[in-house]
Amino acid sequence: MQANIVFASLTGNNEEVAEIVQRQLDAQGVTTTLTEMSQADAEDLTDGDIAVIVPYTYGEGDLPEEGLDFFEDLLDTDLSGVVFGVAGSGDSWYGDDYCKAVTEFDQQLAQAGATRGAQPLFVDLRPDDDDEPRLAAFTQSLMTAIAKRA
Ligand SMILES: Cc1cc2nc3c(=O)[nH]c(=O)nc-3n(C[C@H](O)[C@H](O)[C@H](O)COP(=O)(O)O)c2cc1C
Repeated sequence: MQANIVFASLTGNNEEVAEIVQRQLDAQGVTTTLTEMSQADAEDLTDGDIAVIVPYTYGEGDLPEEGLDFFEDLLDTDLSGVVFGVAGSGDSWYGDDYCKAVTEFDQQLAQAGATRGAQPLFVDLRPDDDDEPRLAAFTQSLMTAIAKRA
């Protein structure tokens, strides 16, 4: 079982979220690859069973700028064999724009034909002790979806 985790992070919060998910998947015996979004290639996701995207939200509900190419390329990639989940940190102060990049990546991956294995998960700023079990449930949901697919 192989998982690609792609994150975008300016101040470290989403990198932490990505590392928590990586730890949790590793503990389930999944082989994981962690890639910063500006270095990621949408096509690489087709090599794995699971894709986890961890974006920050900027501006007013904007996607990470360094991830725009990656985001657009997803639609040109056949992700029909891939189970995905999107989790990310934003700031709830932004109201309707809270973690909008998470919602947008979730919709983009579904449109690219990937299978949603977990509901999009929002983390408010730096992940804390309460977020660990929420992320564990997210990871577990991905594992359940993979088991169903097999
Ligand atoms: C200029 C600016 C704009 C932001 N806009 C949003 C936003 O629209 N929605 C949101 O949820 N968070 C917004 N944030 C908050 C960041 O997404 C949040 O701090 C996040 O944890 C940063 O992740 P990082 O540490 O991985 O870079 C904004 C932050 C800054 C500095």
